[in-house]
Amino acid sequence: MSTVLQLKNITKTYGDMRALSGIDLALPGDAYISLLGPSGSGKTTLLRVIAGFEHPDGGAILFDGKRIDTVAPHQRGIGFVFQNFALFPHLSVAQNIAFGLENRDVDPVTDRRVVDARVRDIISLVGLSGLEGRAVTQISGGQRQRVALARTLVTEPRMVLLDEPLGALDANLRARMRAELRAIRERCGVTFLHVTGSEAEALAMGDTVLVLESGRIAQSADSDTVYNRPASPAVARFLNCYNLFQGRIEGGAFVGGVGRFGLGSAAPTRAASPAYAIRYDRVSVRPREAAIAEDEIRIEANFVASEYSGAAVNSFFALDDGRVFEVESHLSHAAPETYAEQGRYALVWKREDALVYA
Ligand SMILES: Nc1ncnc2c1ncn2[C@@H]1O[C@H](COP(=O)(O)OP(=O)(O)OP(=O)(O)O)[C@@H](O)[C@H]1O
Repeated sequence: MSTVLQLKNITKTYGDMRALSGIDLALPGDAYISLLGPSGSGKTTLLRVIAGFEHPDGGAILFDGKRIDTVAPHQRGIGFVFQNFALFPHLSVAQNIAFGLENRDVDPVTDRRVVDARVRDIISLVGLSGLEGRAVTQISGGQRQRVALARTLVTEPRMVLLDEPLGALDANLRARMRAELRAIRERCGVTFLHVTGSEAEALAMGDTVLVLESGRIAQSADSDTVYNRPASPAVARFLNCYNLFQGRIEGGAFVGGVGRFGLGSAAPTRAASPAYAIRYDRVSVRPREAAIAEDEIRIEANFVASEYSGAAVNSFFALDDGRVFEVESHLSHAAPETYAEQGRYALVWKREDALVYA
């Protein structure tokens, strides 16, 4: 797949705050890319640097192989969809979409028939047919999101940047719009770079997921790899589905505050400091006296509470050092277990299922 956008060693500081630290990236054409990171990790700054609203302190940005660092934002061929949609409230759906085409700096379209035809095509592409004449104040949040996207797509960008595009929508609509955005992107074949703070959204949407951490790319991989093999303890923590322990490697085992865990056959992943991660759904809860197999690890903890979330139940246990350990049981496997309040249980996982960083 050809590279549409390349960043080389991009750095951006605000005063003494380093928002971006030597970002190297190559984004493919015709792909959905999620950009995930905790609050303050630099996601919006990275998007604004690519769009040209901010100037990097150092590094190079190439679009279709050409340097665009000094090219004005509206001449970059890159569309931007804002979180709050930024629509004109006094204009209709069709007028909002036509605006970008009629008023763009490069090659504005003035022929009414051409504008109408393009607007009609794009309205059909984003699924807004029938609402052309409606005021944008009289349509739903999801429909406003589509108008914002259509207004960008009508200008035929080679790439679209979306800053938390689903953030203003309620949870139900957000889930439906995920599939919708992916389908629209596939129909138009343009690369989307979608910023989100939600790990579920990033994993569900991206062909590639970029994880940003303190202004650096901590991981760039497909969803499956990010979820199953987070590149660092920080990425694992941010995914919100791993129990993490700090400790040290000693004599073929990981030694942490709550025990000594024998290591599996895989070599540890390189990291700044040793850590041990076990995914919530890789752990089983057993009676305290139950035996374990030779390839299993076991710790004891007291049950605190369970939380039902539809397809799964998440149970919380207090470890002896006071920290919380989480277990996720998928209900497709079995009926939900009930545990005795403050009861002591064995939490068991396979040695091979743990991720070790050292
Ligand atoms: N205009 C600015 N002036 C000074 N500092 C800024 C400015 N914009 C961003 N920052 C700082 O740069 C860092 C990265 O900010 P950025 O908005 O890119 O993060 P983010 O990942 O998009 O966060 P969020 O998810 O909360 O929107 C933060 O520490 C932020 O406080």
